[in-house]
Amino acid sequence: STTARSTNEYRELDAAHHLHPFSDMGSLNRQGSRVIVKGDGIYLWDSEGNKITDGMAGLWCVNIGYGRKDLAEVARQQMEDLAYYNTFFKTTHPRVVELSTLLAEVTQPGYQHVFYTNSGSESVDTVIRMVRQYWSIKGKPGKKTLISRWNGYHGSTIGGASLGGMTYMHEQGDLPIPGIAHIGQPWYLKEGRDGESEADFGLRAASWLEEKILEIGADKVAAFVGEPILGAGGVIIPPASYWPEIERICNKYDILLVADEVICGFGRTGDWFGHEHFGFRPHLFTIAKGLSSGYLPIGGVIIGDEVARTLIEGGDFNHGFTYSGHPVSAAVAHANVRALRDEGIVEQVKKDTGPYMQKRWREAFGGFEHVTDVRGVGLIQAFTWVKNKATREMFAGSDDVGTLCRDIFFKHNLIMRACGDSMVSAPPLIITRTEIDAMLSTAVECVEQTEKLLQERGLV
Ligand SMILES: Cc1ncc(COP(=O)(O)O)c(CNc2cccc(C(=O)O)c2)c1O
Repeated sequence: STTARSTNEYRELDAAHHLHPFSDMGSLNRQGSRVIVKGDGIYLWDSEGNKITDGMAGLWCVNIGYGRKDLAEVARQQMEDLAYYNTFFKTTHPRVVELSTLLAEVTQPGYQHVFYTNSGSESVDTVIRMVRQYWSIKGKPGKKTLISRWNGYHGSTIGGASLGGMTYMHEQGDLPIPGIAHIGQPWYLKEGRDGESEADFGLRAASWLEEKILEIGADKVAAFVGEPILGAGGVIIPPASYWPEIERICNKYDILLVADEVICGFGRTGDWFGHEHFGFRPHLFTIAKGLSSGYLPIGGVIIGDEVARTLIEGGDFNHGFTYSGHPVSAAVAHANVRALRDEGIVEQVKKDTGPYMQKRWREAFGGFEHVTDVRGVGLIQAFTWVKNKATREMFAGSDDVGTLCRDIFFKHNLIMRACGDSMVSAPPLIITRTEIDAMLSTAVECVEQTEKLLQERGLV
């Protein structure tokens, strides 16, 4: 490997040559980026030798944890045998066949087919084209519009960013593209009415879909797309009544139900997929992140039998990517998914470490004066900073309390994400009870410091 440079050298060259995603490069270049050099288990090391607890599994993706030499070995071997070949022109290769077969085993019955991409965004774009192709084969080419939620995140391609409900992304690039509509998010803290039960709110939030369908015209609506739990929007967990009602509405108006499982997939909620946790059956769903635990880029769309049959009988589907089903990515994803299953990692999240994390998370943050909506399931959890717990009065966005808190975490070598004023965590699924205890004791210290800072700055 190339000889290591000093941290400052890395920082200078990074500032000179590298534009980071979702970053204000001016300010980043002034403060300098943190150089991450190694990972093992749930830990990262930076170029200064600091050991960091990764409470975010990278970007919600390193489900199996860092440092798996077996995955590296699988990649090396496949690179030597067949570093690349495509699946376009009537060819396939053993790795993509093995992975597709394994995915048919770990998904619920009735999901036998997968289409491959390189990322979650490409999977979402694939869904947009796939559902429109489906309805055109069905003789209803007018069913083109896809509905999703404000504050949902579905990637950063033109399609994914349009389907996502992040208005600050729409403003940059004149989005959304035509044929996309949004409804409110099922977040009780922000949308619930005083005195309204969670169950009633879930049904009311789902009814926004029916209203939107009637406004647009069911004969023009192709699909509804949603994350079982809104991830980058701040870990928004809908009431139990929400998804079954969404499913009922989609079936009533003959609209495809699509789950975006890029974050919730591969054990994050304790079930293999988020739709299993919430008890609904999407017609098709997107995967990425935990599919390979981030070791190599790969994504896909898992297709339910009825949609698959229609597409297969429908002739050419003119869509795909050079690296769709890339042999090395497929080999690593196969080894990763097999390990998640055969090492009982998903099962352990469901039975042991998930319930333990949720119990300890609520104990840790339930008593703070300015922390509310302490929530989570499996190994995805969050809480939200509020000015007043009783009235649910939020801070002004400009107070940027989330960033304040995240920076205190980072100073304590603990990575958690700030999504607005929600602090979110999604550690590798292999985290142990002992590691959960250690992570939470540091986090409590940081939250205490943040509350003190809020007082000192007169924000509370
Ligand atoms: C639900 C969902 N769908 C699609 C994507 C897009 O995947 P790709 O990035 O692989 O194209 C995502 C990705 N989610 C994501 C990506 C980058 C940052 C953050 C964050 O929370 O800061 C979240 C996602 O969370």
